[in-house]
Parts: sequence; C-alpha cells; structure tokens
Amino acid sequence: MEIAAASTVSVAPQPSRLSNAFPRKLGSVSSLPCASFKRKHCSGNATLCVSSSSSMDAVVTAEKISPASFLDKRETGGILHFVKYQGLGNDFILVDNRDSSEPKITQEQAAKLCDRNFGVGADGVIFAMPGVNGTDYTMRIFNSDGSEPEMCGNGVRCFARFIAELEDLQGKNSFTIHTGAGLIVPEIQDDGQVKVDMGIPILKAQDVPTKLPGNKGEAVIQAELVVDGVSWNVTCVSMGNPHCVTFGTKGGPKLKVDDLNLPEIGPKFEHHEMFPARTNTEFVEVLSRSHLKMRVWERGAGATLACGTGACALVVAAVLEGRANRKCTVDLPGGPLEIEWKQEDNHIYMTGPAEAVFYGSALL
Ligand SMILES: N[C@@H](CCC[C@H](N)C(=O)O)C(=O)O
Repeated sequence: MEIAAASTVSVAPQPSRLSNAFPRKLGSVSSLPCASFKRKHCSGNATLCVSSSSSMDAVVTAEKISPASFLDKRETGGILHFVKYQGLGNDFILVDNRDSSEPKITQEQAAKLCDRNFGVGADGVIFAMPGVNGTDYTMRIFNSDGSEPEMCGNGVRCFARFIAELEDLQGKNSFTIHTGAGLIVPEIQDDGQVKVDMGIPILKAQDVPTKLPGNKGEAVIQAELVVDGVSWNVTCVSMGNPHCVTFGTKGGPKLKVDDLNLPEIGPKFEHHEMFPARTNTEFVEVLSRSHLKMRVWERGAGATLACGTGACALVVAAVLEGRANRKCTVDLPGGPLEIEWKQEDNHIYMTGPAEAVFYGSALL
C-alpha cells in the first residue's frame, strides 16, 4: 500500500493555560515563525511518500484554514489529521480517534509515519479513543517499530494536553483514561505541567514479565543478569509495561551513564531471553538520594530522550535497593521529571511537561 503524507508544519507555542485551547492558539499561527518546508520522498515499491510544503498552492496552509476547522475535518479520502506533541523530547503523533474504538491507522502505517527520514518522525503514535468501563477515554499507542505497548508515561501527559485542547472540559482539569496498564488519571496543573497517577508498580517476576527467578519473595531485586558475558545487577519492575533497571555491573564501578554505548548494549537487554515480552531498560546514576540521572533504551523505540514509565520504574528500583528516597527528581536526556512513590497508597505520581509542536495531515 502506498501512503502519501502531506503536512503543513508550523511551530506552535506552548499554551500557557488550559483556557488557551490549542486550536484557538494556532488560529494565530500565520504570525508565528513557520518551520514549514518542502520535501518529497518516494521509493519504488514504496510504501511511503511524504511531502510537506508551505507554498500556498501545494497544500492547505495555516494561512488558509483555521486549525480548529482543520482538526475538525474528519478523515475523508484517507487523510489522517494529527497533532505532534513532545514530552521532554519523547515525541508522539496524536490522533483524534474519539469516534471509533479501532485505531485509524495500522501498526505498519504507524511505523512508517514514525520514520524520521521518510515519515513525520516520532517515537510513537497515540490514539485518543472512547472510554470503556466508565472511563472518560481510552489511550492506545503504537511504538515506532509498530508494536503495541501497554502504557506510555510521557505519552499520557501529551494525551491529557491533547484532550484539553480538543474538548471543553468546563473547568475540569482531570479525567480518567483506560490503558493497557489499567486506569490512569492525569491532572493538568495551572502551569501547564501534567501530574499523573501512574498506579501501583508490579513486582511479581512472572507479571513483569521476566524469567529471572524471584529473589525477594516473587520480586527480582538487585539480581544478576548476564548480558554478553557481563554480570549486571538488575531490578525488574512493570508499570504496566516491562522495565529492567540497572545501577551498574556486579562489583563494577559506579555507572556513568554518559559513557554508555547505548545502541550497542540496549538491544542486548531488550531482546534478552529472560524477558519474554522484550523489555525497556533504564541505566541509572545516583547523584543523591533525591536526584537520579538515567538513560533509556526503549522496547520498540530504541534510545529516546525520555521515558515516563521508565522514570517511575527506576525510582521504585532505587527505593527497593535502598539507594534513594521515595520522592526524586529524575534527569533524563530531554529534561527532568518529578517522581513520587507514595507510601500511603503505594501509587506512583509523575509530574512533567507536555507540549504541542505542530499539526499536519497524512494521506493514507
Ligand atoms: N516512552 C514511553 C514508553 C513507551 C512504551 C515503551 N516503548 C514500551 O514498549 O513499553 C514512556 O514515556 O513511558
């Protein structure tokens, strides 16, 4: 199947408050610095063609159409409208899928759209869908390789901002989202940051899932994992999706995450036989008991600038290994997240930014 994508790319400012809904904000986009560009890639039995242009005749431009009506147009003739968001540089193509419980594009199409050279470029595609079981919405996500994870922390903050722009929430700043990891509750704060109740971490080995045997009851904490002949200490945590957290090798020096060759070591963890559903891996450096630094290799997406579920998982691991307090700042390559694992309810709370970057459309 051939996909052609045409997108008008315009940089949008971060709406400062909820009342400044994104489409209305973008109504003034023509006066903004425009990052529009023109390009076209088509390959022989090509599966993907991409063209973007700011020229007045080639595509519908921001100058010609208000973004609100642009977003309101439903898919006709195989056009997929989207808004690109990022949370600490973990970037997603957000699709308004509220009229259907089937994703508007296939996993294969999502992988093509995520391609940074031949597509829009993103770490994943996120669908805002009708809620189920009494929840307000459902979030589904495809990774950039097309696989479907259960949850995405940075993605859910972007999702919350997207919903706030699409709907009149009538002063409400919180709603419920059904995900593959269960119920997730984001709350949009006055400063635009999103605080998310990420639920309770799962530690039981077979539910993470990992084939490593439980060494603290059924949990895998500071256990040995041999990767390419090297023994690493790992703690396995699921935030709905699987995470393998390491603070370094067995008996080795303190991990310096900047020195890691992530593209080399990351895939060896991701595809390790001990992780039947593959795994996300967080490499962590402890700066203090309330300040951690991490780099991540994501299942299905590779090295990303941030991973929200990963940041939550590593705080759980750091607490269980006695390395940190329950409330920490986690420095990711794309910026910091505030994470708290509350004793009272055993839930993890993540606070961080999410921002609209541009809107566009793709011909499918
Ligand atoms: N970047 C995300 C995690 C996305 C899913 C992950 N790649 C997986 O397959 O589990 C986050 O912010 O949590």
